[in-house]
Amino acid sequence: MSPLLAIDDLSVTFARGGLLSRLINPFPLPSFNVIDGVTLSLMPGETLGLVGESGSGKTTLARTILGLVRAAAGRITFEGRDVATPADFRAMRRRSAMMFQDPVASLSPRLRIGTLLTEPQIIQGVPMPDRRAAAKALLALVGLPASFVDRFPHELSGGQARRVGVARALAMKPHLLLADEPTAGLDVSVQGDVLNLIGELKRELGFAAMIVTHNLAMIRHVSDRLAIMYLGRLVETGPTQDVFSAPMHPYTATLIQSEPIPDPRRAQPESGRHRRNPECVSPTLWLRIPHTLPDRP
Ligand SMILES: Nc1ncnc2c1ncn2[C@@H]1O[C@H](COP(=O)(O)OP(=O)(O)OP(=O)(O)O)[C@@H](O)[C@H]1O
Repeated sequence: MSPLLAIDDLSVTFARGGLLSRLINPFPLPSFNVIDGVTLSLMPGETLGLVGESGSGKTTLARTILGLVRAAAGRITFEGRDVATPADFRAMRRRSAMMFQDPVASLSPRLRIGTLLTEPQIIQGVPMPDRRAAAKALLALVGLPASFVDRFPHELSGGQARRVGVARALAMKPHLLLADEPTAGLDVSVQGDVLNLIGELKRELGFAAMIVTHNLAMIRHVSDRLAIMYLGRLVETGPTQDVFSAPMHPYTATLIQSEPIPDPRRAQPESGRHRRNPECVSPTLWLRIPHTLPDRP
């Protein structure tokens, strides 16, 4: 079987400092590689967890796949076609969808949920009753009542907003879903609901998913394969259980050791003020990883 998505030696470079500082500074700071030679593939129907510290380049990689960020070097092919070709890029965009990190911020506040779910149909001139019916069907798909078509984004809870984010992403029946921190900021029980929903819909609709996250405890249970990023590089990929049981890279090993212990009887005591957010890896992790990394495997 050929991959749905193949990323080959991809690099992304950002300039340091804002536009103003670059305009007024006669000696601008050198640009830096946010993504550095990443090679990765995703098979149809597969779930890949993209994991790494904050700032390691996960979101940038997802945005680059969708053409929201320009690559400095490398090649991306989707369903066997190089997305550098405009027609193939448009085909990829029609078959890919992104769930953004902050679902409420990514939804236009002045539009009702029904309109937000059917924007592409509005552009295609689909009549209003059919659009409403399609929006209600999408809401049912993600377990929300039909009456939500008339709500505004600010009238949703965090979990409901995520569900609308899933519905919106699936409106175009994508072959690939890129989900950026789909559970960030949600209660643990709601996190489970959102992940189960994505899992069920994946089985039903057969799309592949790339889930960007810090949350190792969560991704362990939902991904087929893991890709670990560190400072813009992919340091390890492999089947999820293999990566957890026998990490090959010291950074991966350190990440796994820092995973929160889910059994409260085994949890280490923490003082109330500095209680760790289970959503994030430990901030002290940065201090424990070697600064000079061995070559990538
Ligand atoms: N538009 C931009 N211009 C300049 N630097 C940027 C830009 N976007 C991101 N960066 C920098 O690129 C690096 C990677 O950012 P990115 O958001 O991809 O990381 P991440 O791994 O997704 O982090 P997080 O988990 O916190 O979302 C960071 O150092 C960030 O400051």
